[in-house]
Amino acid sequence: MALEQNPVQKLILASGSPRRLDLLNQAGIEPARLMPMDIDETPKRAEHPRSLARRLSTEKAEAAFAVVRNDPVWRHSYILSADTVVAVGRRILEKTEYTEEASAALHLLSGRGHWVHTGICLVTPGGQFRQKVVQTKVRFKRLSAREIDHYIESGQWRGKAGAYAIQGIAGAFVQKLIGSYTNVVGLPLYEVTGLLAGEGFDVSHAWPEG
Ligand SMILES: Cc1cn([C@H]2C[C@H](O)[C@@H](COP(=O)(O)OP(=O)(O)OP(=O)(O)O)O2)c(=O)[nH]c1=O
Repeated sequence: MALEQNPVQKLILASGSPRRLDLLNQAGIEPARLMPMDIDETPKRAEHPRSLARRLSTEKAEAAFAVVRNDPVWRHSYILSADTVVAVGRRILEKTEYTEEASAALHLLSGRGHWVHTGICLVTPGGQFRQKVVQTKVRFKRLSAREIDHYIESGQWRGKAGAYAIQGIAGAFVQKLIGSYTNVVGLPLYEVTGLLAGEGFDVSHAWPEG
């Protein structure tokens, strides 16, 4: 078994998201290596948001696995990846760098519920892929045009699915949340630690003090 050949468990986080690293650290897990994977994140025609989150998280893990699979130091590592998709019904609100798109997304989210789907993919030391999609329902209060303008000025929406970050100012927009909060930020910790533990990764020693 891979773990017997390589008793030191190593986790590769196949992500460039500082939020995902923070969340893992919050659970006491230090990845041994960060591998941001640059994949095409364009949704397919009529692709369901949940399917998109599953597909993209898997593609990120596959891309990282392809890099390390023949590397004697890293080939038996665990690899974790994730992808967060925000959707109103079937309409996907993609990450944007443009203020007009961000403003349109916030107008759409205002006063209604939406879903946040985060796909997580874990590659085991034996090269098996384990996947899960976690869904959280979030409802925003009605946002005034002024609130949206202020939020756009803050820049906190840049590079975030749905054009908002719940861990910042937008936390105050949330009237109701059903499900996992960390899932919205980008990595559902209950499910991630459960998946890791289920595949033999020792998370028991990981809990930080405080
Ligand atoms: C909804 C929401 C998303 N986000 C972030 C999490 C993700 O970083 C980002 C969604 O984009 P992703 O494509 O899931 O991730 P990424 O490109 O930032 O990072 P990587 O693919 O390298 O792992 O939006 C928040 O930080 N807060 C939120 O409230």
